[in-house]
Amino acid sequence: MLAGPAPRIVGGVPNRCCSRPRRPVYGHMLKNTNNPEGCEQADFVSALLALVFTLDGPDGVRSSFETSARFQGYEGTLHGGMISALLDAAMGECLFSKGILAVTAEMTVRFLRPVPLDRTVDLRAVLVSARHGLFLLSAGLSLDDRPLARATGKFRRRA
Ligand SMILES: CCCCCCCC(=O)SCCNC(=O)CCNC(=O)[C@H](O)C(C)(C)COP(=O)(O)OP(=O)(O)OC[C@H]1O[C@@H](n2cnc3c(N)ncnc32)[C@H](O)[C@@H]1OP(=O)(O)O
Repeated sequence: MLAGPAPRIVGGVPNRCCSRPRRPVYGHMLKNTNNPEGCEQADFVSALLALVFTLDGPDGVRSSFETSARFQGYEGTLHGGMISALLDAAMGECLFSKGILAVTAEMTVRFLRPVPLDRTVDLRAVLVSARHGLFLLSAGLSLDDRPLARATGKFRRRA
């Protein structure tokens, strides 16, 4: 079997909290016992999510996430806020992968099915359109190709 090119790991919030170079992986930004070189002021959410994104087609990114009980809402299922955070992060990361720094102006989430715990779910986002500094994206969370949640987001370029 021919091996294709290795997927390129993308993104990470552009590092504005210190002078260290931008890191490709969210969790690497925060200073802790595993990462003594990290930054003390880095975003806690970024470290918490610990997502690694790769490019997915010309306009998308993808990642995976372990749905641990730490993020439980109702018993046995992932909290909706966590689902929203993942979808938002994916859309933000999709823009970062294109060198666009933007904030979420509006986001709609459709929670299609409960997201079970202790599973590895797939996370994807794609840029749908870009006009006058307003970016429309969509994102999805799925398990074994079964959609669990989807979102649309409008992002505004940061000044
Ligand atoms: C862990 C890693 C995560 C990575 C990704 C994380 C992304 C995030 O979660 S960011 C955090 C959450 N978001 C925020 O904090 C944003 C807070 N809000 C803001 O800063 C502002 O309201 C902001 C930037 C969205 C819009 O500000 P501003 O540009 O001044 O708004 P406004 O003057 O009302 O609108 C400017 C233009 O954008 C358009 N616009 C703004 N919002 C929308 C919208 N929701 N839909 C359509 N158009 C919009 C307006 O129509 C207007 O266009 P025009 O001037 O042509 O009429």
